[in-house]
Amino acid sequence: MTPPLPRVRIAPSLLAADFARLADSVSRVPNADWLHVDVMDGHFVPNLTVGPVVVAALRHVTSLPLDVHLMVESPESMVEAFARAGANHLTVHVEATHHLDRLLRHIRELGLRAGVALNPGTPVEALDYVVELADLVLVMTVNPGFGGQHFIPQMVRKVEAVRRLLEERQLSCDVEVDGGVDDKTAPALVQAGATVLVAGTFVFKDDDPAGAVTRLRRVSGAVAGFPAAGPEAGGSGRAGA
Ligand SMILES: O=C(CO)[C@@H](O)[C@H](O)COP(=O)(O)O
Repeated sequence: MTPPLPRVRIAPSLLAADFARLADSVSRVPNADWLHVDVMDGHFVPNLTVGPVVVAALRHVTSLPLDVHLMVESPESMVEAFARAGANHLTVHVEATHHLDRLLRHIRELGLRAGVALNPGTPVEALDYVVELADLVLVMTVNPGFGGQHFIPQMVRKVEAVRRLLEERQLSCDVEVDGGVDDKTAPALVQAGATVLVAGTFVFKDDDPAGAVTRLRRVSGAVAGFPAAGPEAGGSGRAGA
């Protein structure tokens, strides 16, 4: 029997926060489930952001799970540093490594939840031989590199295909969506099978970030078949995160 769908979680993306006041931005979303941290290297994507030092600083100001999305070439060289810094989840792109199987196993061995991400142009078939090694699948709903872009509507179909794959294999993996997620785009994504909504602009460009998280939670909960639950307690590692 297919395991029950997990509740929908909201993960504000700090890319849209005020980088001069990151701790303050974190304190403005106490009702979030996870905090999403975008790591960009200027090679895999045409933008540069933060490294393990910033993740370690965030670790000191929050007990929320830190959901770290590595948009970097050869992420294998960095996973241990991010694990030491206090990341709870590490997501790597199928397009960024020659050794995806080994890398996902290594992330799990480090005691973290392993995520695998797909760029918009990458087919779901790329997951075929690795999905059993993943705790979450991240479907990029914009081309990675920048916040504030327009949601790509065809990605709803991709979320459906990922959900179908997980059901066929009877896997209880999270399906995370990232890019252009707001109260208009979220319902179709949740209906398609997304269980984690990453939202940057919608949350942090609002005068009331916590209110924006609540609105996303409300529209997600309104979609038939999904539990409209409140925020969970913070946690770490694979179990309970
Ligand atoms: O990974 C990325 C961008 O590459 C995202 O996490 C963005 O931060 C999402 O931002 P919005 O589209 O919600 O503004």
